[in-house]
This record gives sequence, C-alpha cells and structure tokens, in this order.
Amino acid sequence: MATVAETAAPSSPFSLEGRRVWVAGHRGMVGSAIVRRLGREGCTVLTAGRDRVDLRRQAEVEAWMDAERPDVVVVAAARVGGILANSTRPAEFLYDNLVIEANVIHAAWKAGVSKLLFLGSSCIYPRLAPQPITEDALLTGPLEPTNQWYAIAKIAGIKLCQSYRQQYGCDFISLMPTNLYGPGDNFDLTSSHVLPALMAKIDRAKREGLEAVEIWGSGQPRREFLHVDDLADASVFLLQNYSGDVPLNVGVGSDVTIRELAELIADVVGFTGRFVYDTSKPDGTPRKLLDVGQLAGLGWSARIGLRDGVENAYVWYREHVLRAATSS
Ligand SMILES: NC(=O)C1=CN([C@@H]2O[C@H](COP(=O)(O)OP(=O)(O)OC[C@H]3O[C@@H](n4cnc5c(N)ncnc54)[C@H](OP(=O)(O)O)[C@@H]3O)[C@@H](O)[C@H]2O)C=CC1
Ligand SMILES: C[C@H]1O[C@H](OP(=O)(O)OP(=O)(O)OC[C@H]2O[C@@H](n3cnc4c(=O)[nH]c(N)nc43)[C@H](O)[C@@H]2O)[C@@H](O)[C@@H](O)C1=O
Repeated sequence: MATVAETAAPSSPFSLEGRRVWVAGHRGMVGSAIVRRLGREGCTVLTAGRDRVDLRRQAEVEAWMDAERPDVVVVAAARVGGILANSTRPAEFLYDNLVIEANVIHAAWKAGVSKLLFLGSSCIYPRLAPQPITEDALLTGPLEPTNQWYAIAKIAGIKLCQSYRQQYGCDFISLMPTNLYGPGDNFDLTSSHVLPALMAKIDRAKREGLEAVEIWGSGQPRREFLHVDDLADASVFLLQNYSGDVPLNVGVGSDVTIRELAELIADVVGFTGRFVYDTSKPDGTPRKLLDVGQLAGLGWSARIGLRDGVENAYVWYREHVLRAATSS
C-alpha cells in the first residue's frame, strides 16, 4: 500500500489565512480547542450553537451554510461519551452522529466548501485489530460491542468524505483521534470518558478524605491519551498539508493501562488511598493503540506528554468545574 505521505501531501500547503472557517461543535472540548488554535492562522472563525442551528435538521444546516458561506468546515460536533453512555444509549449515538455528519457534509458539498475536516475516532477499528493499529485495519473484523453504534456512524462519516471526494472531487479529509482529554472535557460520571471520570473521583476522594476510589472494570485495558491541544494542532496541520482519502490516525504512539492512568492521576492530585475494581462494569476493547507512522511521515507529532497534560487538565478542572460547583 502506498503511504499517504507518498500520495496525498499537496504540492503547496492550503492556506487558512483570510478564509471563513466554520467550526461545528465549537462549544465542545475539541471544537473549542480548534477555535483557540485557529486564532493563530489569520482566518475568520464562524460558529453557531445548537440554539441557532440544530445540526440534526438539514434545513437549518443548509440555511446557515447559505447565509455564512464558509470556505472551510471542521466537523467537531457529535454525540460523544464514554463506555457507559455508548453502551446504554445506542439509538442516540447512532442516529445523532449519522444525521449530523450527513447533514454537514452534504451541505458543505452543495455550498462549494473548499476543504472539510471530519473527526472520527479510534473505535472505528476492529476490537481485536493487530497493535499498533494501522489505517488499513478498517473493516477487517468485528467491532467492540460497547461502542459499535457510534463506530458504525463514524465509519459512515469516513465513507461520506471518501464518496464526495470520488464522485464530486471534494477535498474532504477524515482524522481518527485516539482517546482525548484536556480543558473543556466532560466530568459528568455517567457520560464521561475514563480520564476525566478518574480525575473527578480521585479529586473528590482526596478532598473528602475517602480511603478508596472505584475503578470500572479490571484496570487492565490499555488506552492511548492525546491532549486536545495537540489534536487541535494536528487538525490545523492536516487542513493545511493533507488532501487524501485515507482516514488518518492521530495519537501519541504509546499507551498505559487504566490502573497506570489512575496511579498517575492520584500522584498529580495527591491522593494516597486505594483503588477498588468493579468488574461488573465493562472493560471494553482490550487495547487500541494507534499506529501514527503515516502522520509522522507527513511531518506532525504530538508534543504534550501524559503527565504534563494531566497536570494541565487538573488545573482546568479545579478552576472551571470545582470553582463553579462551589460558588453556586
Ligand atoms: N472526546 C474524545 O475522547 C474523543 C472525541 N472524538 C471526536 O471529536 C469530536 C468532538 O468531541 P468532543 O469535543 O469530545 O465532544 P463534546 O461533547 O465536548 O462536544 C460536542 C459538540 O457537538 C455539539 N453538538 C452535538 N449535537 C449537536 C446538535 N444536534 N446540534 C448542534 N451541535 C451539536 C455539542 O453542542 P452542545 O455544546 O450544545 O452540547 C458540542 O459543542 C467528535 O466527533 C468525537 O467523536 C474522537 C476521539 C476521542
Ligand atoms: C474515545 C472512545 O471512548 C469510548 O471507549 P473507551 O475508551 O472504552 O471509553 P472510556 O474512556 O469510557 O473507558 C475506558 C476504560 O476505562 C474504564 N474505566 C474505569 N473507570 C472508569 C470510569 O469511572 N469511567 C469511565 N468512563 N471509564 C472507566 C472503562 O471500563 C474502560 O475499560 C468509546 O465508547 C468511544 O466513545 C470512543 O471513541
């Protein structure tokens, strides 16, 4: 297989300067990080909250696109959640994601958008894909049952980008980020991913003098964690430097067990108690380490190490989530 570096790097970078860039989902963790990062590119950032445009409504999406005429679209809006939300709300994760991405991608084609970036997820790959997972593992085996609904929707998003490229020549690209964390994360224990959930639980245990913190599952699954500011930087880099139909992996290239993650967070927070494993909760996929060779070949690598990133996220959590909770 030819690498993307051989086939898809444009001869000159796509300039964002002076462009109108719509970040759909700008209030989310990823969307807000991409808005912050675009602040350095000399473009006009366009945003519309759910109150203005419900992305599940095709007519609202097309009216917004007609009125605002973006040159570039970033699809960072989605129904997102951790293992529990994914497995208990399958209809929302499948329907919302299918409809949002179909509406935005189709409207972008109709409006003649020059470049579109679609965000997928590492959960699109087969549950037992060989590690580290290369991009060509897509659709080679069964999905992880806990998030198959979301994965199917994200695979459809990739195929939409590829089909509009093939039939209409649209420069629509897809990125597959690994598990993300950072400022703007969701700390609600019923819908969050593991890193913010453990940060909130461990911080509470420290403040309330609790002896133990509950961890779902066995603690043995491995996960790769990318700081959202690195993901935002990769997104801008790939808007400028990538024009291919391969959905590109974005990660750090190394992973940790959930137990190791909990120990790291405990060290950052200053919690010295125990962990208790609730094995009635699902482990999910045993491992999903991304192969980031194609991205490195194009010239981008992550910069924020896990400890530094967790420290940064913890500062944000204390300033924005805890402070808001204690002042209300
Ligand atoms: N978080 C992670 O670990 C990972 C995320 N990703 C991908 O990154 C992208 C962004 O995720 P993340 O920032 O974490 O998610 P968030 O939940 O933080 O943000 C999602 C955004 O989408 C908006 N949105 C959802 N539904 C609608 C709708 N019907 N109409 C308008 N806006 C809507 C939300 O609006 P509102 O604020 O009004 O709710 C919110 O701003 C997603 O595509 C996700 O799949 C990929 C891999 C890992
Ligand atoms: C990004 C990715 O995120 C999702 O996949 P996931 O990685 O399995 O999700 P997660 O972060 O919620 O869990 C990771 C691991 O951690 C364990 N775990 C321990 N204790 C807690 C805990 O307290 N909360 C959570 N959520 N998990 C916990 C948990 O049991 C699991 O073993 C996809 O659904 C999909 O949305 C997707 O794309």
